[in-house]
Amino acid sequence: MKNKIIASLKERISRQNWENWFLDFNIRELKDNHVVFEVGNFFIKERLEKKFNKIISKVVKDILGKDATYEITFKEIPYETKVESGPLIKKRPLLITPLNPKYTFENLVVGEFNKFAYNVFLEASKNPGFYNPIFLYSGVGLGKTHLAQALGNYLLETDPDMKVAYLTSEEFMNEMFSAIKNGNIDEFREKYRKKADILIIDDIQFLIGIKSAQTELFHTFNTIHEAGKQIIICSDRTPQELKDFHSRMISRFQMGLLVKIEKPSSEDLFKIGKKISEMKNVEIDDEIIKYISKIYDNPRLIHGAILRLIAYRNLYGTLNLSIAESILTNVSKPPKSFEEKLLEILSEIFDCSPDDITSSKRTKNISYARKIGMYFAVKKLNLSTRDVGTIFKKSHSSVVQNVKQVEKLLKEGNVILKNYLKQIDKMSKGFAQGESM
Ligand SMILES: Nc1ncnc2c1ncn2[C@@H]1O[C@H](COP(=O)(O)OP(=O)(O)OP(=O)(O)O)[C@@H](O)[C@H]1O
Repeated sequence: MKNKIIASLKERISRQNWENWFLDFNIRELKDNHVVFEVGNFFIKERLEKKFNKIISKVVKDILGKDATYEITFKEIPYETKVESGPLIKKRPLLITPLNPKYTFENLVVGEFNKFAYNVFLEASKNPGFYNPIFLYSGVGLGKTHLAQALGNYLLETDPDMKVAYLTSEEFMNEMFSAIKNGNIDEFREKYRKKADILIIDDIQFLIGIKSAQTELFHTFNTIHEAGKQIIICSDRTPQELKDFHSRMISRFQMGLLVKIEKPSSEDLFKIGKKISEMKNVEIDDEIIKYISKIYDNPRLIHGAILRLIAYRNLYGTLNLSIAESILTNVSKPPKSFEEKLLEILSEIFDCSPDDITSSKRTKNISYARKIGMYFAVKKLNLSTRDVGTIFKKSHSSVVQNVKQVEKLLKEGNVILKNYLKQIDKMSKGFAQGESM
């Protein structure tokens, strides 16, 4: 009977799906008219339940009768709690830590709004693990990533052998899923549980609703915490507001120090605007920065506004307060951001949507649009590869790689590519001469 159920499932599921999801799928128990399937891990169990419930249920009922039911269990992998050090680990490459070198304590404006957070992180930089975990939360764009990476940069500067693991919870999840798919979950676990000296997880709220990644993170958290190593969690809400997280996870977050960044005043925002332009090595008149700090109440928006102004000045060689005003505000129409415009131009030329370009789709025209757009933003608009990564929602290294590829093609004399770049240049000027840029 067991074989019949498996064979019937195999018949109804495409080969590709079978290979992706059903390779270690088997029947652990078949009692009366209830089947207990077993799979390799929690992630696969969740996927099967979501994606294949109808088919599995139908097969079970067809073979065992209409009242038949099923459940899927997974093999629990024993979690190690001992943190090893020693030759085996030393032989492996160090963790890659894609920290933004500009995110330092020196580049952080400190005011009433973030003084407490700043002092806690400064203390953590001298005495990692003293407050553990540190749960840093605030509204969007108020400097959590900057502060958390400043700690990472400081630790690396004082001890270059330090293994700082900084990643967003989304990156953690994606890496975990691909490790599961490629059969190297043990390596993934070793990387984060054993090799990291400090673990910084940004944007934890992304894991809401993703139980399998929460579970993995929970065990990672425990191992690192038990070893007395520093853990930093950044979030756009308090632990209690992380609805749907396992309660055991929420209580782990609460057992450390909760740190909040408040809203900066407009004087703070002015200083932040100055600091951001300093970090980008550009000079922008104080009156323009003052104007920006009046219309935006958040450093992330100030950062975006400065980016737009720099792009404008790089294209047209000029910038003053009235241009800045017309670029950043428009009475009749809400201004489109520079990023939106660039994506719009690309989508028009390459016949796709702006969302396609920032998605992970790899269709030929979309990849081409992305690649050329990145090159244009870096080379023609002089935006940093990190900022371009933000616009295209791609990692810094993927921007660098794409820009290199386009460079190579241009060197080889690719005329089509040259024409596309000309076209983007032309259209972006057209946009800029319109109501806003
Ligand atoms: N106090 C500050 N001093 C200098 N720059 C700041 C400060 N706060 C924020 N910024 C700058 O503002 C931008 C947004 O900050 P950051 O990305 O750290 O915010 P966040 O709170 O992590 O945002 P999110 O909630 O989207 O994750 C960055 O360019 C950062 O350098």
